[in-house]
Amino acid sequence: MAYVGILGHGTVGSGVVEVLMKNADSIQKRAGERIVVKRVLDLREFPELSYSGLFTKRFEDILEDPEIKVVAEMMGGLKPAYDFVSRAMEAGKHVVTSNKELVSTYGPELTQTAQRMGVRFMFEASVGGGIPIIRPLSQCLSANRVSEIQGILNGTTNYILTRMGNEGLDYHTVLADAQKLGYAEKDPTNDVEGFDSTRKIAILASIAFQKFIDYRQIDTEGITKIQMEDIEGAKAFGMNIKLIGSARMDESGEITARVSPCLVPHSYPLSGIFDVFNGVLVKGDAVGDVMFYGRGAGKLPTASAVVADIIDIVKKSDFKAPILPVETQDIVPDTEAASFFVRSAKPVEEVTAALGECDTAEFEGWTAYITQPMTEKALLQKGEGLALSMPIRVITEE
Ligand SMILES: NC(=O)C1=CN([C@@H]2O[C@H](COP(=O)(O)OP(=O)(O)OC[C@H]3O[C@@H](n4cnc5c(N)ncnc54)[C@H](OP(=O)(O)O)[C@@H]3O)[C@@H](O)[C@H]2O)C=CC1
Ligand SMILES: N[C@@H](CC=O)C(=O)O
Repeated sequence: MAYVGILGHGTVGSGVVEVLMKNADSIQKRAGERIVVKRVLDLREFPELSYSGLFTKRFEDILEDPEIKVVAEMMGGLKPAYDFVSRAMEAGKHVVTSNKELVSTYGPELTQTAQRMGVRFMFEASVGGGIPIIRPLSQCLSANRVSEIQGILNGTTNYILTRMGNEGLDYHTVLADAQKLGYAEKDPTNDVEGFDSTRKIAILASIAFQKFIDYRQIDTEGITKIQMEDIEGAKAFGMNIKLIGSARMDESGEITARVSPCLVPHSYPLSGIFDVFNGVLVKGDAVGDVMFYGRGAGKLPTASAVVADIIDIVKKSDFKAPILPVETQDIVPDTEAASFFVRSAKPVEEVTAALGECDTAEFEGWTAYITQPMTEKALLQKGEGLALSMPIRVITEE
């Protein structure tokens, strides 16, 4: 028997218990041992559950249990998750987590603690929900020099943009649905303002570029300023609006990264990703472009990734846990020119006289524009006095 301690019985934690119990036989075949949930830590009680007797409010009941060899953390946040995870590894227990805040903040230190203690620190579920991405990036693509990663990395915002676009629903209604479905973070500000995507692109970039990227350095813009007119305007140009996280390493080793809403053409690989689905596009020098796609949030998809990490640990496969490098690298500002989408109610002649040649789509009382490539700073200078809407970057196919 391999005993597991669960920290946090919310959306993901309850999904992990459900998958471990429901698929116990097939999991046993894969892991070579029966995996049994021994204790569940949560602030609440769940008397209605068949396993209500496993609940505890004392972390020490898990920490001090010598039979529990694997701890799965799904509480979220840094406090007390960082303390519990560190102490579990110091006590010789393996740790699996879905907590991207923890991984993006303390990942290198926790990786080192794991290496020092001869245990594993695994975090497949911290990016892309149920999509296998950490493992493929660390292992299967390790022969490549990765030049760029682009992704739709947040299920909540992709769900919101999809339903706003398809059903014309307002932002607040759809956000409330995303919360009911268990997609959103406890504080959805992290989703809608882009910070959740920022943490995820920082984790992916750190693995791909083997330099730790501090997510706090990444320029981040979420979806809260997106208006229905932006979505309609994008459609008129044959494009969708997506919240894209990207990180790039140039030939000289300089790294740029950003999270922002972007217009993507229908033919672009990330364009056809809707609803709670996420997609990650990795560009490697040997493999070319590789796409990863699947459900980016939700109870069972995320539990799928957590349980896979637990199985890997229990079967003691030769698989090496992903390494978050200790050496950090500052990112440099991204000054590359891009085309931008803007709206204005001013006469078209006035706008194009200031911004230069643009593609235009006229609506009643306003016009949508896609500019020629320029920096955002140049656009804002040229557009002074035109009452432009928030500029949205346009991704063009390379
Ligand atoms: N939801 C999703 O789709 C995904 C979530 N994640 C990540 O997984 C983690 C968990 O997310 P999710 O399940 O949605 O979050 P929830 O808020 O649904 O679950 C967290 C659970 O942990 C409990 N908890 C919090 N603090 C403590 C504590 N100090 N001691 C004991 N129990 C505690 C909470 O109790 P209470 O409710 O009483 O506070 C709650 O039951 C987060 O890091 C999230 O970012 C990753 C991928 C997808
Ligand atoms: N809130 C997150 C959950 C998964 O990481 C999201 O919506 O993607």
